[in-house]
Amino acid sequence: MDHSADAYRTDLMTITRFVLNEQSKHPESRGDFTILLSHIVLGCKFVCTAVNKAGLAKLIGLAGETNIQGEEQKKLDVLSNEVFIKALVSSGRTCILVSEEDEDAIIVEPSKRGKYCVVFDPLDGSSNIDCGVSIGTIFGIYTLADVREPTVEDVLLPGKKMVAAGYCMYGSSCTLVLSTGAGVNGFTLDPSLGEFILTLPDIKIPKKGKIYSVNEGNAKNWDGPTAAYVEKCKFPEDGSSPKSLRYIGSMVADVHRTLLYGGIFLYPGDKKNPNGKLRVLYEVFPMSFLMEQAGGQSFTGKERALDLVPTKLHERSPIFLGSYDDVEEIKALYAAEGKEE
Ligand SMILES: O=P(O)(O)OC[C@H]1O[C@](O)(COP(=O)(O)O)[C@@H](O)[C@@H]1O
Ligand SMILES: [Mg+2]
Ligand SMILES: [Mg+2]
Repeated sequence: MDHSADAYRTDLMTITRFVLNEQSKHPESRGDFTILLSHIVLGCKFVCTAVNKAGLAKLIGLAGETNIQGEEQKKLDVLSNEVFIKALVSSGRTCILVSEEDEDAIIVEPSKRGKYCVVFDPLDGSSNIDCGVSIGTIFGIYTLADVREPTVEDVLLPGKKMVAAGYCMYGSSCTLVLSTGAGVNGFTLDPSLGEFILTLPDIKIPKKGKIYSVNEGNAKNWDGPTAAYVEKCKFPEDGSSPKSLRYIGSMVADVHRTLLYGGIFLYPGDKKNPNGKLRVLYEVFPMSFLMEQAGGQSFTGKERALDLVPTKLHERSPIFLGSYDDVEEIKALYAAEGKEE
């Protein structure tokens, strides 16, 4: 048995200590962000416990309703949404919330209002719940300091304006990955302490990877550049080894693997769904923010994903994100197609 200090992680850098350290670098800060984050962390712990108990506590299956996007809501979707809304409102630091599960933005009542806008996907990868595969929560945070009466229009901001983004993956362990705009750090929940401990400091995505991740079942509807890229992954023209295919179908899990091992995650637009599937505000932007902060790239097929300005709350966009060099390749294919037209 390993009794070294490292094995016991005696440094015990909890996520709270970590964010307090960051806060101390900004003497003008009043700790609002730290408080907001502690409420998000609480929400993640709560959902993690619910996910772990899902089969036992009859939390799997459908809740009997469909959300605004016509998708059947799972019981855990509904529960997670309630948990995060309560956690965020009770922090007293939010003014407006956008959830995948709610058609309209939630405007926080004035007495509980703060300056942050939080956009979130309370439970990502819901189709994987019933078979116990990794799922997660995704969130992004904007500051709306000068907005007195927030409206939906105030949230339609490009991803590059986010001040923080992250996700929590409910997998074989519970891992929270966070960026406040100064790199990316990962924290693992120690269930015996009930604390997220820094286990993945300063994550940097490999410059090039050996894995591509896409739902190939949609291939018959792909456009030229996506089809050409995936063909190159399988049959490289330069004699290098083909890439491996990994696809879980939970964005959080597929992006987490991409961040740690390198490679590319694609959810392209296609003939059936020209804007793809993934939602700009609470899926595409937070993951793109993290990718860029880790040294990777994120591209919509037309532009840098974080430059996109959404025109509605639940807008979708094609997305290609991951290792810098891999995304560079797909950007070149789309640029070449643009010149041909
Ligand atoms: O089943 P598909 O079409 O490959 O889509 C998978 C994608 O859909 C999602 O499950 C959508 O997220 P939700 O479960 O939050 O709706 C992503 O997590 C994942 O990347
Ligand atoms: Mg999702
Ligand atoms: Mg979801």
